[in-house]
Amino acid sequence: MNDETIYALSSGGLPSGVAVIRISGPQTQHVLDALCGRMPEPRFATLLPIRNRNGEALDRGLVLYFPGPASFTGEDTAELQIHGGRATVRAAFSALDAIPGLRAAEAGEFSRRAFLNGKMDLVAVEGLADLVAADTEMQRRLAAEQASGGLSRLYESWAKRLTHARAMIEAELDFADEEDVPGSVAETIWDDMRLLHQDVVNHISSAQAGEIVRDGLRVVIAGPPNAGKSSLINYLAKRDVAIVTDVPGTTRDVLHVDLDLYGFAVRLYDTAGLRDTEDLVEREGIRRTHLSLAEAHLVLLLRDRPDAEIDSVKSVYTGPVIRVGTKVDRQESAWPAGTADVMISVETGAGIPELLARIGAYLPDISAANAQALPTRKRHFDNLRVVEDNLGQAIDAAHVGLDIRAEFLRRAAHALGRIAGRVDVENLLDVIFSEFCIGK
Ligand SMILES: Nc1nc2c(ncn2[C@@H]2O[C@H](COP(=O)(O)OP(=O)(O)OP(=O)(O)O)[C@@H](O)[C@H]2O)c(=O)[nH]1
Ligand SMILES: [K+]
Ligand SMILES: [Mg+2]
Repeated sequence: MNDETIYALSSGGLPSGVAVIRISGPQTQHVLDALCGRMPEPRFATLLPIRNRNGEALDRGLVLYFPGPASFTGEDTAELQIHGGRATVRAAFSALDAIPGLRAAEAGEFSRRAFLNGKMDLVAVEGLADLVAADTEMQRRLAAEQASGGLSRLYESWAKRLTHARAMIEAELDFADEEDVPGSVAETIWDDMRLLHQDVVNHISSAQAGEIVRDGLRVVIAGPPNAGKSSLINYLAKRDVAIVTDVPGTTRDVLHVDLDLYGFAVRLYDTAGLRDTEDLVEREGIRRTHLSLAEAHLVLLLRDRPDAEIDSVKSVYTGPVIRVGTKVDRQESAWPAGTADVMISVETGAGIPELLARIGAYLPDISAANAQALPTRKRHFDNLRVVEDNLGQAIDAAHVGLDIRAEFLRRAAHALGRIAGRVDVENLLDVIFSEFCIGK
């Protein structure tokens, strides 16, 4: 348990209708006594005056008290819901500062205490960070599932199966010399370990879907100069994010906008037009285009005439491509069959709904049951690969001693424990909790 009591503004920017100040730590009762003159009934909102240290009321507000361990952090916590004026909040802060043993919280410190007090494992903590940051409906759904422990429960059930298997092996190793122990108790576990291995493999294969939901589908607009790339990003962003001129080679920096498409985050990149050029700045732009292409999930390959050169994209990018014919308002004749997947115009809006629907086809299908719990971070993915690898080795190593197979299972369990934050994650904690805002 922490002996410092912390406080922070947990609601958003000021001014606001209501500001929520959260307090957590052993001094919480004392703080409420000092500020409000009495303790509210636990978990009931009570309208009370908030006083400074001279006893002057600085505001009235709803006060809530959550005695630990049945609180978010597991410690005694309180919430003051006061008026969200800057001066009011400042006055409340100085009243809190005046109480010895109290200090302002650091980013993520409430969640960190919740983790350290066993209220949430690390996966749930990450889900909570994602939930606070969620912009789209699908980000919200995935994060809510993770924050409420969906993914944690899955990993816990796997950990249990591993523990059981290891216990059976230990028993066999310990009692191997005793004549009346039946031959291979441990043999019975390998069927389940094979099933578990398959579960892990399936789960890993959904990692890209999880990553796309959380971080967005990366869609790069590429093509020759003047194809209309910047015009398209402006049209879809509904604002002038990129410079558009009729000069070929206008765009040099890669810039991006975030779109919400069917509830999914899509990050759309505008890039420098691809061509051979002596211009130093434009060449740097093209180098950056290549870097974005290497990271793309999907490329929109734009051109304003069917015979324009687009092969240079294929030399750096081999993923899915939607071929887009542009400026259809200006085209005098139809393009030869098979030269474009969709024809658009940003002047008339023609073809845009079809283009969006085609992009939508590359969004993950998380309507299915597997949407329950997807790995969302590289950290999960990396550890899952270790689980999978060691589990596979344990299963395959039938020809070696049981003690060696047990060691592979121990390593698999260890990697699983790292995901939940149960084993050696000290160095990770600062990274994870710094993602939070103050007050969470
Ligand atoms: N009529 C018509 N003109 C368009 C359309 N889209 C783009 N243009 C024009 O085409 C020219 C080039 O457009 P940009 O969006 O700058 O093309 P870009 O591909 O970004 O060009 P670079 O950045 O130089 O590679 C501009 O004059 C645009 O106004 C369209 O749908 N219809
Ligand atoms: K241009
Ligand atoms: Mg451009």
